[in-house]
Amino acid sequence: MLKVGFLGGGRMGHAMAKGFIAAGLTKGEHIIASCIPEDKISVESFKSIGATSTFSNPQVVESSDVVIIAVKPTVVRTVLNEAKPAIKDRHLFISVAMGVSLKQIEQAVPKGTRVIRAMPNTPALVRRGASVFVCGSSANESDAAITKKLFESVGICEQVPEYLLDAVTGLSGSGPAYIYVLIEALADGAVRMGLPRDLAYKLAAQTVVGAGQMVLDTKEHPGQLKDNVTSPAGSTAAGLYWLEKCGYRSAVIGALEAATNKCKEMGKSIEQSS
Ligand SMILES: NC(=O)C1=CN([C@@H]2O[C@H](COP(=O)(O)OP(=O)(O)OC[C@H]3O[C@@H](n4cnc5c(N)ncnc54)[C@H](O)[C@@H]3O)[C@@H](O)[C@H]2O)C=CC1
Ligand SMILES: O=C(O)[C@@H]1CCC=N1
Repeated sequence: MLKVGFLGGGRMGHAMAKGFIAAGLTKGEHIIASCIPEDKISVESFKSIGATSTFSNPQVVESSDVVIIAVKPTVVRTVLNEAKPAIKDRHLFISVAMGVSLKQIEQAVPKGTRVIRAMPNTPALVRRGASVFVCGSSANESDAAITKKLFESVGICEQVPEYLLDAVTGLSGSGPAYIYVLIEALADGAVRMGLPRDLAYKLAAQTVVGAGQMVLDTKEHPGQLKDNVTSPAGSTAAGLYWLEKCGYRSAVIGALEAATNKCKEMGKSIEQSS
């Protein structure tokens, strides 16, 4: 069974760990995650899946074959400095840190270390994640295959060139948050129109799941699927008119730009501080 270590056992680390276990790729007893001592939530979340927590980053590396870097971008270098003495040839490193480039990670680990940069999202927890990855200069085909297997076990996974990573972060990395806000807003609207809140959340969430599944399964253009719902002079047309009037599309497009730019800024600020 795969021994997986998480440098940073927070929300993203826990989502992946739980998904990998649910997919049968590993077991809790083969997973270890580090966190800071005051972070009781991370300790409890890994305990709940039968995994080990530690405050020692070298211990994570020593206990694992695949090491996933899942700390916040600004602490990646500190954590890798601590872990460095424990890194051996057998290790494959996968970084999910937003905005941190392969070059920046490769500079922080021993020369020749196999590194992959990935961008997953938290629905990995329920095996409905969307991930992409890019191989570093020393990563080989078998490393790419392991990474694909890991991320496909918790959703869909695509290999992409590195220049796309920031935009992917803005789309699928951050995207669940945009959708949660949409679900909340849909439910708020429905409650305003008289629906009980529990029913409103359930219907809103299933509507998002169903619409997404329609795009994936039918392969029809989203515009066509939208047209199929929109009867002449009907309720959907009235709702869509209001959304367009309020700048629905431009709000979403602008959010993608803001999130992508934030990733680029993060990469630059890490570069400048090194
Ligand atoms: N949350 C999300 O939806 C996604 C997050 N990511 C990336 O995953 C990374 C982690 O994000 P989250 O899980 O959301 O953050 P988080 O704050 O939930 O988790 C961070 C973890 O790092 C630990 N940590 C902090 N300093 C440490 C140190 N010096 N040594 C060892 N552990 C330390 C914390 O105790 C915590 O367990 C980030 O780089 C983020 O860009 C990527 C995709 C999606
Ligand atoms: O907001 C963040 O920084 C991370 C990256 C993608 C999702 N969460």
